[in-house]
Order: sequence, then C-alpha cells, then structure tokens
Amino acid sequence: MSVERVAIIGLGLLGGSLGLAIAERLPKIATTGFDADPQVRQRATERGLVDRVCDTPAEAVASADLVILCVPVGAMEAAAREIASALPAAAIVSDVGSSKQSIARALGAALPDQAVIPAHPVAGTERSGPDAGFATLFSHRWCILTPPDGADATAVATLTGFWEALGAKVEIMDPAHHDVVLAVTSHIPHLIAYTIVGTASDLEDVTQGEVIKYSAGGFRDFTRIAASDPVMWRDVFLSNREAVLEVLGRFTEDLSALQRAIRNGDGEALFDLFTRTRAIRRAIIDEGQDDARPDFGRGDH
Ligand SMILES: NC(=O)C1=CN([C@@H]2O[C@H](COP(=O)(O)OP(=O)(O)OC[C@H]3O[C@@H](n4cnc5c(N)ncnc54)[C@H](O)[C@@H]3O)[C@@H](O)[C@H]2O)C=CC1
Ligand SMILES: O=C(O)C(=O)Cc1ccc(O)cc1
Repeated sequence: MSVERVAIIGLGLLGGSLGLAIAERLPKIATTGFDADPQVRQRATERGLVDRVCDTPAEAVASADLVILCVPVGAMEAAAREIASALPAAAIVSDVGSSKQSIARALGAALPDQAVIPAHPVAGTERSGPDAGFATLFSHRWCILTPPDGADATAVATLTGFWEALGAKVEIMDPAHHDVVLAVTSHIPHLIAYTIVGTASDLEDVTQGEVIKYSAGGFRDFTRIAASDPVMWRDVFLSNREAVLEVLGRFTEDLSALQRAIRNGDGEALFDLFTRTRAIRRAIIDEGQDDARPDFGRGDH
C-alpha cells in the first residue's frame, strides 16, 4: 500500500520534524497537521511544518491514509479518541511515543477497529516545540516498530517503507522488550541527568555558585539532557514505570558497589569498570551511532 496523505497530530519537535522530513524526502505525500495549542498551530503554519495546518483533529485526519500521533505519551489516548470518529476505515494509525506498552493498550482501547502499529523513532534532542523540528532528525536513526500480535502485515510493511524512505533504519520489536531496552539506554540516563543537575543545584548554597561557574564538559552534557521537556519525561516515567523501576534497582546496586570500592580504596574495581565502559563507547562510535552533528552534546543547538 502506498502512502499518499499523512496526518500529524502534535506539531512539536517530533511532529514538526516529521512534516519537514516528508516534505524533503517524500514530496509527493500531502501532509495535514493539528496541535491542541493554537500558538503551536500558528508557528507550524509560519514554518510550513505541514502542507495544511487544520483547526480540528477531525479535519486533519479526514482523508489520511497514515496518521501519526506526535503528542506526549500521557496525551496519546485523548488524541486517539479525538480522531476516532473521523478516521477513514483503511487508515493506519501510528505514533512516536518513547514507551510502547502503555501506548499499545491506550490506542487499542481508543481505536479497536483500526490498524494500529505503534512506533518509536529513537531520535530526538532536549528541545521541544514547533521551532525545534528539523528535516534530518530521523536520518540514519533507528525507528522501532512494535506491532501487536496478529497485526496486518501490509500495514507493518507500509510503515516500514515509510520510515525507511525518511532515512531511518527500522527494527521490529516486542513492546515489553522495547520498554526494558529503552529504560536502560534512554529513560534511566535521563533520570540520572535530572538527579545530578538537581543535586548540584541543591548544593549551590555550599558551593556558592561554583557549580555553574566551573561546570566542565561532563556536567554540561548532563545539563543538556536535564533541560529536556518536563511534560514529556514525566509521562515517560509514569508510563514505563515497571521497566524503569526494575532497571533502577539494578543501577542502584551497581552504584552501591562503586561506593564500596571508593570507600575501600579498591582501585582495581574502579579501573576495571572504567576500562570496560570505555570499550563500550568505542564500540558505539565504530557502529556509527554517535552523532555526526559537530555541536551535538554541547547544549547550544
Ligand atoms: N523529544 C524527543 O527527543 C523525542 C520524543 N519522542 C516522543 O515524541 C512525542 C512528542 O514529543 P516532542 O515532539 O518532543 O514534544 P513537544 O512538546 O515538542 O510536542 C508535543 C505537542 O503535542 C501537542 N499536544 C498535546 N496534547 C495534544 C492533543 N491531545 N492533540 C493535539 N496536540 C496535542 C502539544 O501542544 C505539543 O505542541 C512524545 O510522545 C515523546 O515521548 C520520541 C523520540 C524523541
Ligand atoms: O537528546 C537526547 O539525548 C535523547 O536521548 C533524545 C531522545 C529522547 C527520547 C527518545 O525517546 C529518543 C531520543
């Protein structure tokens, strides 16, 4: 099945980037969009994030053959209910949410008769909103599809082809497995960044402003991640609670072991861990998964 009309619900970083990427790489596709925030609709119109910004969600999806929900995880179900009665029967509904099990449940309940194929492009930045989007966000990035059991194979193939045409690499994954993997690689790292930046800020009384003044590269990298959108990340942690708590338990144990090594002066344990983690970084770079953008990670884009 070929995609001719895509509707994007939510025109922030992900929705805006999707609209721009389609315009650049799949210019024959007509795009419509809706955002619940009128100011976002205004900016989306000014930036040309989609071909037509609509005043209602129903209008945006009325003739779409693919609808992609790009709203915070906690708003997915409401967004799905808002389009339910206007969706063409043959339209595929997908999303870009950062956790997958809770979204699968929510979309399945809101759209029981629709082909729903949840997805997660593992591509983003700490920025949000309609001014943050850019056309190359998904280039050479993974997009993980988590089709439910018995999902329509044609719909999965169509969505796979769509994301590949935008430059992404597609992987099919079980939703529960996705949530554990992303808890390890994305959700807990964000939690750690939020924690260390919060702790450093709480310690400002003791350090008298020196945290900010002397913030070196490592701390700056954490502040970039900790600047990520509060609504989005609140929803990620609430929706992926089980996997996050499971991985956090393991992380806390490993942190305690490090604490013990430092207290005991066990340099060998510290050296062994740091050697192992350095090799992991090298492996990621060799696989070409680090970001090629020169300013990435410096918090100034
Ligand atoms: N920010 C990132 O780096 C990444 C985010 N994601 C996921 O993408 C989704 C969107 O995130 P961002 O684009 O970063 O957020 P964003 O905050 O930039 O954009 C979300 C937009 O959704 C709109 N919205 C909220 N409820 C709505 C509703 N019921 N109907 C219509 N519009 C509604 C908001 O007004 C906002 O403009 C989230 O589910 C997030 O987990 C996935 C990969 C990366
Ligand atoms: O900016 C960063 O470092 C990110 O980690 C971006 C990101 C955030 C959330 C996702 O679900 C996927 C990617």
